Amino acid sequence: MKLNVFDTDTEVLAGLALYFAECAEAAIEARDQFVVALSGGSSPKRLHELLVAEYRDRIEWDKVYFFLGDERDVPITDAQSNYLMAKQTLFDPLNIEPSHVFPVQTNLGAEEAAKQYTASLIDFFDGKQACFDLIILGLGDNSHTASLFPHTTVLQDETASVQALYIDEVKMNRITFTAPLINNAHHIAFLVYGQGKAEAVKHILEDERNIEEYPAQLIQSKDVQWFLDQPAASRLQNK
Ligand SMILES: O=C(O)[C@H](O)[C@@H](O)[C@H](O)[C@H](O)COP(=O)(O)O
Repeated sequence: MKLNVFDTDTEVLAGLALYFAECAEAAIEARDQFVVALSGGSSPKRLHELLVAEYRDRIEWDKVYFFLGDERDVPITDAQSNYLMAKQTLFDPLNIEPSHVFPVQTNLGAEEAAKQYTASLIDFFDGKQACFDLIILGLGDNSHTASLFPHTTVLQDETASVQALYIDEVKMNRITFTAPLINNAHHIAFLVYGQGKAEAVKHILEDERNIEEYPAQLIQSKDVQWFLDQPAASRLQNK
């Protein structure tokens, strides 16, 4: 695990955009493709906008394939849709080929959508376990990541798959990658900025292991990078 702490959120976003480009270049060099799972929520919007503004000509976007690490059980035209946010801020501005984008088919209903997404991963990775080149994650102030919320059954799921579950905290169904699926990635990058996340960051990085309370502690892999601004890192003893 590597901490990248920057003075400001603008610098965090620039740091992660560069890391995204480096991961993309390495994957394309090695496998002629870059397979990334994007995070939902609001933080990634500015990252997407920066990639469009600064990396349009540096990354071979026609070799990039996009999945979503989690999705809300809403139509893909709904303002809460993670896919819609990525479409508006990244896919459309970069004219990404629709066949390179894999939205969660929430029109099928949450359970069926999760099954279908799991099947599309198996198909995309030729029957082998899904191994993303990069998975970008956010962190909720309650220490959730993707849609791995505190005290939910999906936290105990040891399958590398996509699951659907009702999340009482947000009063909606969510479709989410499980921790084992996330942890199988080559690279994982948390994008966390703002004072409001400081407590959660400390819980995840420095408190005793308690995955029911702090689900993002489940994310352990060969390369987990945290991109933080000073406010989000302000409760850490070791940074
Ligand atoms: O669907 C979602 O909401 C996300 O995947 C979720 O895990 C998000 O990353 C965190 O809740 C942080 O959200 P913000 O970036 O909006 O703070």
